[in-house]
Amino acid sequence: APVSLGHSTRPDFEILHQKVPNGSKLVYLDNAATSQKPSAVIDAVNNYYRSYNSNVHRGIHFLSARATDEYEMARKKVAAFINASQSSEIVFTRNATEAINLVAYSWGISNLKPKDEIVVTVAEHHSAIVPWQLLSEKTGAVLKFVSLTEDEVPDVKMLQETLSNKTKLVVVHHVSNVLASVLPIKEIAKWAHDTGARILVDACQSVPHMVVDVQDLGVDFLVASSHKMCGPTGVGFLYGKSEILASMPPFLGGGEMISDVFLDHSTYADPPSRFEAGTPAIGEAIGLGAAIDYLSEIGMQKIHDYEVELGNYLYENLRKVPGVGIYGPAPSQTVDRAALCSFNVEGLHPTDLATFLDQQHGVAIRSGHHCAQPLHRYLGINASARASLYFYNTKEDVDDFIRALDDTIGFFNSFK
Ligand SMILES: Cc1ncc(COP(=O)(O)O)c(CNc2co[nH]c2=O)c1O
Repeated sequence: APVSLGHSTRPDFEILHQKVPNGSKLVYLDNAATSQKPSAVIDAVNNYYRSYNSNVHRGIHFLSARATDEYEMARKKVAAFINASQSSEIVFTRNATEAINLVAYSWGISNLKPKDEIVVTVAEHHSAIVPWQLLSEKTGAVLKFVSLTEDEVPDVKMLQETLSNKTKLVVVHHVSNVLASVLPIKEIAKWAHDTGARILVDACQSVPHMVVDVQDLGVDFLVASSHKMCGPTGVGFLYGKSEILASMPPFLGGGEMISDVFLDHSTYADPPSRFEAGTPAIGEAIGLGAAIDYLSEIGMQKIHDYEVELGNYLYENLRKVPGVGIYGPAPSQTVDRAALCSFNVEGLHPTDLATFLDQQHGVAIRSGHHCAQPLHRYLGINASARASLYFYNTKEDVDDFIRALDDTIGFFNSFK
């Protein structure tokens, strides 16, 4: 049988080959929270600190020139990875959350006025809701929420009907970190533009898992995080159309983002520097560049195809476990369901479930609200368990998870 992508890539992830305290082998199924890092990424970060660590952009010596070249090369790699038209459309941030806040506090404050509408879905991550609540308090703009359909996916028809000449911004996820649903971004972007609105896409759960082409999608802003795509924590990025970024005032003030500083005013650098105040996460950005090299070597279409198949294998096996209810659309109800399942087991709290899976079986899943409390309330639940896969997972991982889940349910039922 052909070697699966999961098996062929696992040797690159030393962390996956360990046993947990009770002696079980680790089964890592929490990739929607953060991915693991291949040796090539770890080596790239180590090599930076070991061989050419230096501050970037204004140093006039060999190390600084090398560090600057590698940092800017990382930016070019991100731009090419999402098919941005130029690397200056990529702003490095700490993470996706900061990238969304950058748009809120720069574009938002200078473009939104009372009664303007920001259209958001109930399924958004807190980082795509709270910044706009804070901005609403400052500008008087109002949030309009789009509900789910009976298939537990965002109601795209309702979204289209919610748009009006009062809509100034649409903020939506590409892939839900809870429902595993995939939104038709290209269509939504066209509808937004037809009403004169801008669109920001939270691509945290899509950029690591599929081909994302910002020019084809037609988005104005798109955000993602390095740590979900085999890169280090501490760095993420905002993509913004160059003409929009050029119109935006700075987000944070300090070094790097200026052109000239006087006592009574300053002039600012062009994007992306305008939005990168202070010393950036140089080593981490270089690590993100190495992650993009690694993912590109495998191929995002190959990763996506493998994950759709493995995700459906997870869904179909999990669905058969007595008492399990999975949230979001079934594979038959959606195109390319993401490789994650949020679920609950009747009579069992997800945290008890996740704790037993971890301590008895070495299976790492997540439990809680996954930074989507409005979505959980909408679904009528406080919390859920979530198993989320990446390309280095295998069918054996899924089989181990299902066996452990059966045992866990049996254990708790024995007390009833
Ligand atoms: C859809 C989505 N948007 C935004 C974020 C925020 O990313 P950050 O700025 O890098 O933190 C996450 C992280 N999601 C999760 C983090 O932990 N469990 C999760 O599901 C996410 O899944």
